[in-house]
Order: sequence, then structure tokens, then C-alpha cells
Amino acid sequence: MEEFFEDALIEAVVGGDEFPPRSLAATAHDALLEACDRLPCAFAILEPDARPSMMNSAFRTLFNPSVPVDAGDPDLVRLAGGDVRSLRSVDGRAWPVSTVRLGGGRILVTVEDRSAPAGTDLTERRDALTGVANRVVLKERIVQMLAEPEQDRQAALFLLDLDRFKTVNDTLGHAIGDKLLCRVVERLRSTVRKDDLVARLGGDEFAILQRSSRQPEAAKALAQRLVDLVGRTYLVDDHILNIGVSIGIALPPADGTEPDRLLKSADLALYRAKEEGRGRFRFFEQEMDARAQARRALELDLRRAFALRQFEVFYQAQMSLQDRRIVGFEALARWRHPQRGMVSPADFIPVAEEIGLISQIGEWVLLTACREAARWPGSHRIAVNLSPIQFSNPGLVETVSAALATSGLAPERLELEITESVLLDNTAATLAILHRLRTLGVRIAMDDFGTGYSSLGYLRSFPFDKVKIDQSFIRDMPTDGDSAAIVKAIIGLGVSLGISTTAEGVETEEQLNRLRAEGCTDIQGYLLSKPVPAAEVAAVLNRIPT
Ligand SMILES: Nc1nc2c(ncn2[C@@H]2O[C@H](COP(=O)(O)O[C@H]3[C@@H](O)[C@H](n4cnc5c(=O)[nH]c(N)nc54)O[C@@H]3COP(=O)(O)O)[C@@H](O)[C@H]2O)c(=O)[nH]1
Repeated sequence: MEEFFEDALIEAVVGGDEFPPRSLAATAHDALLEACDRLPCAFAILEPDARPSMMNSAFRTLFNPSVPVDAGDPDLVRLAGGDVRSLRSVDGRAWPVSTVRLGGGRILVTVEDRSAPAGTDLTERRDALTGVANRVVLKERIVQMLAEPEQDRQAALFLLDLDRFKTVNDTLGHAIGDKLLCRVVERLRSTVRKDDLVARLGGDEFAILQRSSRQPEAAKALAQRLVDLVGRTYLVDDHILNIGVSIGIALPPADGTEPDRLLKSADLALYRAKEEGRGRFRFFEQEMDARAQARRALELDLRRAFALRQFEVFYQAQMSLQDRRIVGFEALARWRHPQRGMVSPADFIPVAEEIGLISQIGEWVLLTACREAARWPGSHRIAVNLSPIQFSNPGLVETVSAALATSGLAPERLELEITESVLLDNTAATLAILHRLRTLGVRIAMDDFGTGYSSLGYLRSFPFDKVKIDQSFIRDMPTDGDSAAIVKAIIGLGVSLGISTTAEGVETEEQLNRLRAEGCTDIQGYLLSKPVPAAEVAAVLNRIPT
């Protein structure tokens, strides 16, 4: 009874296609279907009129028979009548089958591995978890499709990537993640037509080969349905889960006449869909190829940049509003490339994060900044940015500790800036790392505050030393009432929590005066100084008193 009320409450709050809540019988039914999908054989149960009333995914993948409402699948009718002992799969191969008469005139049809044609293993052709076709089958189908006469070749290749699936897996565990994947597959299957193929390529990546003569309209309609359906709420073992899907679509022959080229085009379109904010679909466009090549060239240059010593660290002053003295500097990475010129970290840091170079760059910036700051006159603080990716590196605390030891910098002079996204994933582990860093004696600042999702909760979860107010609010403060109100609220929060506040991107005296009037403790921005090379730090210190 209690469970009913809880579920009814969830239903009222969330809505979605998985509600009303599933009963125990429905859950058992799900488990049975999942078990059937995992059996090392393909099977179906035929009604007396040869209508398949149940089939596992392997059977559907191989034969794709007419759906239950349609009694007319001729192969199944012949099989039920005992006229044939084999079935032809969608790729044209004949598969020997066994039949067993069940009660009520039903027939159990099974295709087992041992009865597969020579050289073919049923379990090797489908995904073990979800039962749908695997990459091998997908490629075969693409090859077949591309070999068809042009008028029959109308198809669209979809590549799908689930949004936020990793968070579910990481926070709730793989068992829930696996169940969620099976539910996603159910929805994909329910959305496609009989002639379409659903395949799992691994992890949370899926593909659909859609057959329709109405391209691109049919692909667009299916993509819209998929984004809507996959994005609806799921209830898995009492967990309410919300994920989304990003989709890239390639249309043959324009986007590829070879399977690999077609897959690549769909992949580039998927990449663009993710780049544009996820939860959407994109068709491949030729321009994506040029961009991908430019991006590959950037990656190659970035990989070489270390060996060629093209990185530098610039420093931007931070000033106390109480006495207008410099209290510290932020270390900002710079990449000086002989042909590209000075590449902005806004452009290369995300690429470095994606290709796994960020920890190396981050460590180098940290050590360089600590070494240079240790040589400055006075005891100004040095702030260094930490990428969220660096938190998945198990040696982060040791790296910081080694940088302090090697440089001789006093720990209290080092401030590590993290963004809210660090706390988004795997919060318990991240908090443990933050506490260990704090134990070293370093300060921890929350960067770009106000741009994330649940800023207030994060401020409660860890005793930050400083909050940096994102420069977008400072820029808009004089003209936009909402930004001014947000700045005021963040400063007020800092005062109440005893955390200092640094306004980023201060460019005018007007902004400075308003920030001081509101009680902001420090500022950073072009008004004081642009980021400068190490050799010019002394000049900044001479210009602005310390
Ligand atoms: N993980 C790491 N991230 C890094 C590192 N070095 C930089 N970054 C991040 O890259 C983003 C872009 O940095 P950058 O181009 O250096 O821009 C910084 C300032 O130059 C800019 N700024 C400062 N004052 C002003 C101003 O008055 N006007 C204006 N238009 N821009 C200004 O703001 C950036 C400082 O940002 P923040 O770190 O949020 O304080 C940026 O997100 C860097 O964090 C690195 O080593 N690792």
C-alpha cells in the first residue's frame, strides 16, 4: 500500500510514459523478457494461425517477421503447416529451425547456435545485453543496402548516443545502467518499422538503419520521435531516471557509398548534435568534414605542443577592494603556435580535455605557476585552474603536494579554482579529494559561480574559501537588473557564509564602485590588468601598490 502511494506520488510529479507504476507482475514479465533476450538461441511462439505472439530479440533481428497484428508472414505460415524446416533471415540466408507443438495449438520455433549455417554463431551477431543486432550485422546490412539497385536503396543511417547515461551508471551502478539500456532498446524498437534495423554498437551507442523511400522526411520524422521517446522519464527499480539522446544521420549515396564512409558521416553529424547541446539530431553536411579535418589538425598540433615547448603561463592580478592592493594572480595557460598565433585556452582546453591531454597540461601549469610565484617578492597568492577531468586522475593530490614541495611555495599561497561541473559527477569521491587538498593547506575557490545548475547546494557541500562571480554577470550588471540582483545575492551569500568573493571581468570604474558598495571583497579584470607573461608581473606589482 505504502509503495502504491509513493508510486502514485512520483506519477503525479513526474508523469511520463512509464506511469502508472509497474506492478510486481509487470516487473516479473520484464525480467522474463530480458532472460529470453539473453538466451543463446533465437525463438518465437506462433499462435495457431502462425501469428508470432512472442519472440526474443535474436529472432526479431534475424527474421524480422510481421508484427502480431499481421497473420500473413508467408514463411511462418509454411513453417507452422510443416511444409518447411528452415527460415530465411533478412540477409537471405537459410537457417534450419526446430519446432515443438505446445498446448492450445501454439508452436515453439527455435534456432540454436548448433543449427546455424557453418561459420555463423548466433551469439556473435547480437548484443548480449539487449539482444539487438551488433556492429557486424549492422555493417552487413549497410553493405547489402548499398549493393541494391538505386531505386531500392532509400535508407538513412542513424547513430545514437545517450545523454547523461554515464551519470546513471556512475551514480547508481551498472546493474541499473544495464536495465536502463534494455528499456531504451524497447523504446527504440517500438519506434522503428519492421524493415528497420536497431543495433547496439557498444556502451550507450546505438545505430538504426531506416528503410524508407521518403528520405529525408522519413528520417526527420523518426529522429523527432526518437528524441521525444528516449527523453521521457524512466522508472527503473524505483529510480526515476531522465536521460536524452543525440542523433547523427547520414543519407546514402550523397553522404557515403561505402559502409565506413556512411558511418563516418553519421558520426560527424552526431558529434555536431552533441556539440550543439545534445538532445537533438543533425543530418550530415559536407562542411562538417572540413571542420573535422581542421579539428584533427588542431589535435595533432596540440599533441606536439608540449615537446615543442609552445605553452606559457600568463598571470592576471586580483585586487582587494578594501585597500586596493594586489592580493594575488590567476595563472592562465597560453599556447603560442608559430602559424596559428596565440591560441585561446577557451579553444584548446576543451580539446585537451577530450583527447586526454588536460592532466599533463594542468600539471605543467600548476608546477610552472608555483615555481614562478615562489620567486615573486611578497607573498601574493597564486590561483590555478583545475579541470574536472583532473579529478578523475587518482594522483591529483600527490601532484599538488609534489608541486608545492618542488617549488617551495607555501601551501596557503596556492588557490585551486574548480567549477561546479567538478561536483556534478561522482560527488562523494570528489569531495574526498577536495578535503585531502584542503589538508595540504591549499585554498579552494569556486570558479564561474552562478553559471551552473545547483550552485547553492554545492556551496553547502564543501567549505570553499572563495567564490568567483562569473564575468557574464559583471559585464551585464550595469544594464541588466537580473544580473545586478544575482551579483548582489552572491555577495550577500559570501558575507553570510564567511566566504570571500572575487568579481571576474571587471572592466570599468562603475562596475568596481558598485561591487565595492555591495561588499564584494576582491576583483579581477582588464581594469586592473590583462593577463601578462611572467616577466611582466613585476611591472604590474610596481604599477598597482601591494
Ligand atoms: N583547466 C584549465 N583551464 C584554464 C587554464 N588556463 C585558462 N583556462 C580557462 O580557459 C578559459 C579562458 O581563459 P582566458 O582566455 O585566459 O580568459 C581568462 C581571462 O583572460 C578573461 N578575463 C579576465 N578579465 C577579463 C575582462 O576584464 N574582460 C574579459 N573580456 N575577459 C577577461 O577571463 C578568463 C578568466 O576566467 P576564469 O578562469 O573563469 O577566472 C577560462 O575559463 C579559464 O579558466 C588552465 O591552465 N587550466
